[in-house]
Amino acid sequence: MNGLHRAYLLLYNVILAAGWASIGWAAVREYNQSGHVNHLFRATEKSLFIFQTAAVLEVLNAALGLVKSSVMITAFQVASRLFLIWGVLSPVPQTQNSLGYVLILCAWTVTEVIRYTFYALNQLNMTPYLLTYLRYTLFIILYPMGVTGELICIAKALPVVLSAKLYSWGLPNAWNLSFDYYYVLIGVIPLYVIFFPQLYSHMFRQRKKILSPRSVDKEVKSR
Ligand SMILES: CCCCCCCCCCCCC[C@@H](O)CC(=O)SCCNC(=O)CCNC(=O)[C@H](O)C(C)(C)COP(=O)(O)OP(=O)(O)OC[C@H]1O[C@@H](n2cnc3c(N)ncnc32)[C@H](O)[C@@H]1OP(=O)(O)O
Repeated sequence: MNGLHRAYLLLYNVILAAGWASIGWAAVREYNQSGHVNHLFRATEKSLFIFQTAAVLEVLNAALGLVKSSVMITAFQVASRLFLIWGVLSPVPQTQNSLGYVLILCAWTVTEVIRYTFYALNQLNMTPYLLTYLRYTLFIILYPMGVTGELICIAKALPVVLSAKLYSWGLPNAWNLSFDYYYVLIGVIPLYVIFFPQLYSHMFRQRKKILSPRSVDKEVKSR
């Protein structure tokens, strides 16, 4: 890894870690002030949309070989989140104050603050064991929590999309083509059933690899 490459990744990780921390901070502050979760979306939407959208770079980083992450796994992870924010939360206000959003906000924010801080400190060879442990342990709860939140938001959006015919057009029209966004949303649900177990088991394999006593020994000896 050359200097420029290292500096770019460090900057990317520091900005993303700070961005996600600011989302978490805005959520906690809003909850402390109002005592309920009804305005969490309003308090966090701008930064959430900016920093989650910036994760497109993650797919590019993997595709260009700047990081060793799997392109496929990263692409599914990022695509599902982008679809959620731009295709569900943004156009369907009824999803924004749902339990689904609270679950998403908690799961994504905790995961990303830890993950980007881990990457940044790892580049500086300064990762405390506790951070590595959290990165490869919290996902056990946070992943199902995030997926549940995402599916709740999609389920909440379905009747609204159907009745408002959101992003949908029927025949007759000049192109002789019909499109129903409702069925796109329905079609995404089985994708979760197919891909989530693969992403989840990937993280368990990573956990075994990184937290196994042999890897920890090697890490300690290399210092
Ligand atoms: C219309 C389209 C709809 C599509 C719908 C499809 C549905 C599919 C279902 C998907 C469900 C996903 C739901 C999800 O959104 C819910 C949640 O996320 S909830 C929150 C909990 N989530 C998590 O905990 C998972 C987070 N993901 C990860 O942690 C993974 O890292 C992942 C991003 C998936 C990539 O994993 P991978 O194992 O491939 O990579 P590593 O992170 O281990 O990294 C490999 C090596 O590269 C180095 N690296 C990576 N990135 C960086 C970086 N930014 N800076 C520096 N270095 C980096 C990393 O250190 C590793 O290096 P080494 O091997 O040397 O240790």
